[in-house]
Amino acid sequence: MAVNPSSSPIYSSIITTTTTAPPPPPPPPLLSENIKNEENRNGVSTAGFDYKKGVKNLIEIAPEMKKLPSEFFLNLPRNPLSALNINDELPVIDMSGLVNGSPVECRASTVKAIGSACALWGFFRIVNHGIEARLIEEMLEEIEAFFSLSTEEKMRYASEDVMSPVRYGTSLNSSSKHALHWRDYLRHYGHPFQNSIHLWPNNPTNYRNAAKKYLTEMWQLAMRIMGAISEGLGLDQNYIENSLGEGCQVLAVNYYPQCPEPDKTLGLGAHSDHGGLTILMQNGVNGLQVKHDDTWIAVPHVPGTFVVNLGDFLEILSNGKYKSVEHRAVVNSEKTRISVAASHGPKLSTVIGPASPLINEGEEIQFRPITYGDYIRVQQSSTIRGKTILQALMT
Ligand SMILES: O=C(O)CCC(=O)C(=O)O
Ligand SMILES: [Fe+2]
Repeated sequence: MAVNPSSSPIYSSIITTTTTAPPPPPPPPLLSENIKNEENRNGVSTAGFDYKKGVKNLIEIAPEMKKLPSEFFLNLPRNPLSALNINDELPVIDMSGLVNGSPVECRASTVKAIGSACALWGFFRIVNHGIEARLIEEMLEEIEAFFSLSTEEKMRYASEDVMSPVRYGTSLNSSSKHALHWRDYLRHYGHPFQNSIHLWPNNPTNYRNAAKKYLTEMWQLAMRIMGAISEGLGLDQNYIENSLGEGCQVLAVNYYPQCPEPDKTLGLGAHSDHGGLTILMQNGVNGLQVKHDDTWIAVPHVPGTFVVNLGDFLEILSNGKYKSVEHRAVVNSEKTRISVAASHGPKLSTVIGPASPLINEGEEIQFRPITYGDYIRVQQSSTIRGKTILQALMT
């Protein structure tokens, strides 16, 4: 990588931590500030209600709720449900072209298709990915069982520390003041498993086993795609994988219950992901939207496929040749939606920057160096959405 860690600046007011500094003390709990001692728009008393316990908890406590509490109102630039349907245009990549033993021309055309999807879209759908349907079902069953646990049990995993190896929470990944989002989540690290698996939920009892199998497959799939992206960029096939060191996989399980007024809020606001590649699985309920040519586009779920999107690490590594893609999740009033996002990036202590072989003579390096861990910490602590954090790194 074309970076010099010793010159890594503490840049802009956004970046407030360094690798050597201890993580900042956890900010005071915030969502509990929303405890209201009054009736909300539903005429339902929210006295003593703690939004921090999650949206699922809210609808269990107030099943008669017909209106969205105003804490969840988001000032949306446009109606999230007005987005176009893109199914016919979104690139579909047949992953069988990347398996060992696949004919050379087949691999070459897959590499080309992935390169063009990365350059034009920043996201694509994958088919023939080799992940068994039963494993996906098992993962979803364990996730449903986890979110069906009592609030007290789930709150055992609550943490204000955005770098906590395991975290149950709600809304955005932040304890700063912000309008609430209609989402509960479970986040934890994956590969390399020995660092965190002992901390993952052990209730339901099969969760760790299912999540480990699932995340192992996701890591291998991500490395296969990264190999093709490396090649497409003119790098050695193993270039990106090698740059990850032991790597860092982060699992974000998003749980979006039915929402009384889905047009007034979002499950997850517009953002780009911090890692290189995110592989997204869903429970068959639509909700993902992606920003393409400045337009929000609905990306419906197609059974048996995953959606893959580029994250900030790959935008940085490619020196801006590929862009991480902004996306968000809308909610609905009919069904609970679950999405399972596995992101794949380098070891937290890795200083990230553009790949040196990609910098031609005289070409400007577009991003300042930062460790991946610091990048995640800043990004996850922020309630500023979109690509603001990546933009703050631009030279
Ligand atoms: O729920 C979705 O479709 C998107 C989830 C997502 O973007 C994330 O977890 O980073
Ligand atoms: Fe995301």
